[in-house]
Amino acid sequence: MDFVPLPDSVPVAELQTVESCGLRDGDQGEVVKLLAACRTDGFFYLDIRGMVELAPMVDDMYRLERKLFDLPVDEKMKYDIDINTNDLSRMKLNGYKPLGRNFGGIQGGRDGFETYAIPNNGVAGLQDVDFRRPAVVDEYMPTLRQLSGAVAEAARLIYTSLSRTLRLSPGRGFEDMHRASEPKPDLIRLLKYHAQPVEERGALNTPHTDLGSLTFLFASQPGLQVLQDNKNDEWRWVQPRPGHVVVNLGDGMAVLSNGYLCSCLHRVAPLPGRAMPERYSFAYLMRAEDATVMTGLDSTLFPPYPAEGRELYTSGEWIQRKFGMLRGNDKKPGQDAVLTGRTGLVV
Ligand SMILES: O=C(O)CCC(=O)C(=O)O
Ligand SMILES: [Fe+2]
Repeated sequence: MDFVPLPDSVPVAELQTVESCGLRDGDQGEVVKLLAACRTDGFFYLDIRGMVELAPMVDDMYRLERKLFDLPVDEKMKYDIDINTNDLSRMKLNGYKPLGRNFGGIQGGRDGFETYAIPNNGVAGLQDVDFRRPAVVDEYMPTLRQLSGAVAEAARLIYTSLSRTLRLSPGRGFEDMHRASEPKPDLIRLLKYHAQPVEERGALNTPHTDLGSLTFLFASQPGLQVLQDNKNDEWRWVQPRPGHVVVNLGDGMAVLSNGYLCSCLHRVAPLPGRAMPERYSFAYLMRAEDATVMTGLDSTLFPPYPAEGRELYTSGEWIQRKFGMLRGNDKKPGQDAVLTGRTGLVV
């Protein structure tokens, strides 16, 4: 898919660009930029040219998305993600979510996108998971494995660089709870946003922070906006850039650093004065291994853990909690904080 640039008239998010080859080579400039981006913006571009040839893989992923979302709804509903929602212990994290099932900013307070989430444990053969899927997914398995491998490599560079700069204890760094060889609840999320007429202006993907550790987002079309706490509370647009992946920190990284690193609110919305076109994107959501206790790691730079009134969760429990709230039909007090990582923000 061709890259569609933002129009000149919209406010653009000024995000740092971190070079993956620089991180690999221990280039101090890149190491410092990465830490700054993770402390202030929670979003950055990762330039991965020189590590992987992105374009053919990305094009294949878009082909998979089109073929999958073009299937009849009845066929897609066979993989319904919410089949077991009434039983938390059996709740599925992967599968198909039809249009309008989540909270969102369009009519009736619903979302404007379909998703199909693929478990990386199934793709990478790490764990025997319930991974029933339409045949088209198998056709693209080599591409999915390539994506999984490229993201694992890029993530390792980010985690080890941060662990070293933050002087985390050996064996207790971010990379030690996100091992590529171990099962973890990572997802490859395919997204299709539906077109909206120009009169309908709502956010198709509601403001949220991601629940995991790192998200690697691939989108050639505009639509993504970020709300950076340090930049005047204004929604700014993220410019799609070839050869670059948009990486954002989820609440997991904020929790594992007692708030030293930050996640950032984002959403997907139509450009000012324009109709929302059909939009495809995909994301690799990386999460901590299930047994990880979600509290700050050992660094003298991190603020102390604010223990009062807080329960300790493992990564597995915490993911189910946030996911369950996104799905609920009745918003309950305190829920916004779980969705957005912020208190007092009404979405
Ligand atoms: O489609 C996008 O650009 C954003 C998707 C997103 O925020 C998510 O999947 O968590
Ligand atoms: Fe997100």
